[in-house]
Amino acid sequence: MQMPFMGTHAVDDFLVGTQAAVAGGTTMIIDFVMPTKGESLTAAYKKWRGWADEKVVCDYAFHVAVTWWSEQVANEMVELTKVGINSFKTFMAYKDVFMLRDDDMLNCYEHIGKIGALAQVHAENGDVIAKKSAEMVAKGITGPEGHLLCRTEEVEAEATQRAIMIANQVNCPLYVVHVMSKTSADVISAARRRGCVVFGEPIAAGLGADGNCHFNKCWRHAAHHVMGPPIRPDPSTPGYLMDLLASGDLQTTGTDNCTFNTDQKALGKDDFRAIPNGINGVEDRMSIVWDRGVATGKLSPSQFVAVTSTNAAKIFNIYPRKGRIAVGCDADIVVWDANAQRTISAKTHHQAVNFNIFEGQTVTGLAKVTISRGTVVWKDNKLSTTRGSGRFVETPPNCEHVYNRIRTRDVVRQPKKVEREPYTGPVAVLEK
Ligand SMILES: NC(=O)NCCC(=O)O
Ligand SMILES: [Zn+2]
Repeated sequence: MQMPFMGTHAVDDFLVGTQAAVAGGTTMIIDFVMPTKGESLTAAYKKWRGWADEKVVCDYAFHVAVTWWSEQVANEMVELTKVGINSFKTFMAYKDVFMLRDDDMLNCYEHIGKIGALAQVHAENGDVIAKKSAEMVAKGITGPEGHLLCRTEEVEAEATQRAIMIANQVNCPLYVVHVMSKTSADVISAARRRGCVVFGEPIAAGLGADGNCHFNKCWRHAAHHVMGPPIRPDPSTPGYLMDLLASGDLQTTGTDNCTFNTDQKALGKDDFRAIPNGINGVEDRMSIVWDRGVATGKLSPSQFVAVTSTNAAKIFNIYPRKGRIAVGCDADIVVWDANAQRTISAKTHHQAVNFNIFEGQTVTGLAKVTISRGTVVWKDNKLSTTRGSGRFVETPPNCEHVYNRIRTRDVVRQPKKVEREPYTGPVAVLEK
């Protein structure tokens, strides 16, 4: 929320963004801090805390992005784990801006494994995107369809596979954010079957929106669907991702909520590369997951709770304080009306953005009451929030749920030297 990005700022700030979240039945958000290359991670974290603390109307936590690599960054990551950051997002795209190269990712993930945190990855091949998007523009394809056309599924899947390989090489747990394609989801499933400690998070956009909108004749409509990795045009994608949530191959549902108004999207009116990437989702995620998951018979209501709440609480090490209703846990509770319907529209949503990627969809399942730490913040279609009432929730490192297999592997997977007699025969002389 509020994130400075691609020369502008996301329009949902921490007040409006968290109000929209609770209106949709979300009781806690995890947003990410985005330092620029060369910027102190700690300074960025403090800046984001300053923006969030005075505005949030529900509890929140942060991931911090690692957009450059140095000893200073490594030291700051250690400091950040002490103030409640246990997840660090890395980018394989946004070449020259946020992207890390493989050697930096390797060092970063090795460090993350040592400090007991969780690596997150935005998985797209940034070199391919840079080349292909330039080619696209040279061919005269300057509209939003170019954004999709230079990011085929394999561009996402290759990066997903590479990130998993890099994390596995240094025994670091990995969380793939915004899994948008069937191909990428398959890569994650296959890796989990091989024993890799990897988690996958599809988002509301990938579960409920249509990537064919990139080809819409209306530039505004198309541009408002631009995000990375792109919403896929294959109509079987949403159902497939939902099936993998049901089977446990994918674990959580997020939003990557990062919204820009039309005038901001229009920064790229003549060149899709300048369209700020990002879509809505924070208000509609719960209804989209219920509508596409439970109402279709793909998910049970208990699985809905798991993929929208409990699994994330476990992975980010805040369970059972969050993600569970029991004595001693925070009273973050949603009373869910399984049969109620609503038609999603930018005209009625609580977000600041002037477009909604789910516009016109009538979804089944919505929050009747949302309770944030014991206080009713949403009831019968009315907000009753207090600015700044949300608290920062520390996410501690060394999460048992994530690290139990990792720590055993640290010990049992140490390579062993073969003891043998030295070779005493002739040795060829190197040619000059
Ligand atoms: N996903 C997206 O398009 N915008 C938010 C920033 C990012 O994660 O790329
Ligand atoms: Zn991302």
